[in-house]
Amino acid sequence: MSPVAVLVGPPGAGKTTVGTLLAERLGVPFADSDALVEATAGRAISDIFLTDGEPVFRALERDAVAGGLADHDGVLALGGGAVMTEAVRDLLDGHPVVFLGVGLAVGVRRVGLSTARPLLAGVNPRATFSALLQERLPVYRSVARHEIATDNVSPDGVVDAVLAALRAEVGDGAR
Ligand SMILES: Nc1ncnc2c1ncn2[C@@H]1O[C@H](COP(=O)(O)OP(=O)(O)OP(=O)(O)O)[C@@H](O)[C@H]1O
Ligand SMILES: O=C(O)C1=C[C@@H](O)[C@@H](O)[C@H](O)C1
Ligand SMILES: [Mg+2]
Repeated sequence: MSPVAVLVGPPGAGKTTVGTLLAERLGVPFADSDALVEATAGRAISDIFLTDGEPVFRALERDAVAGGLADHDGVLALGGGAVMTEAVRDLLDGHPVVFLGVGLAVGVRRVGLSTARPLLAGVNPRATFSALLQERLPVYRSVARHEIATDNVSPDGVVDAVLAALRAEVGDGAR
């Protein structure tokens, strides 16, 4: 048992939106490490950040990713910062990881000023998002087999691109 696709990328890349559609198209279940953490902790992520701090959240996230990779047979979306944990990067080795990319302008527009994303809830979300992209882009690329740009592409269009990438991979493996 292991996921047919693991989606990584920054907040607003569409991991949850695209992951849900992709799972529907493939007829498999969808899971999201953010939702797994919230279900296990019985609390919202914003509350965990506020009350316990980011390191506690990252440890819960690592455990959720480990569980998802071991038990989940469908599409698994990771929280935007999960790949910054070394243990998560190690766990991803050998899995079909797809990086959904988004540029600064579109990313900021998509996430808006939602307080549901504690890392972006500061005074200057644009600067925070920019720094986050700069730090994380090489990390997303290092764990992913495929990179799909999502700016100006509909969620269904992104699903098409992910499926094409995964199918090309299967074809490559068969040669
Ligand atoms: N390809 C797309 N085109 C237009 N809007 C999109 C696209 N993908 C996602 N969105 C919109 O952007 C917002 C963020 O999407 P979503 O929650 O799926 O991102 P995420 O990658 O899961 O973010 P997070 O890391 O915070 O969980 C949602 O309002 C969603 O409808
Ligand atoms: O980019 C991040 O570090 C985060 C993204 C969200 O998916 C959540 O996992 C949390 O808000 C942290
Ligand atoms: Mg999400």
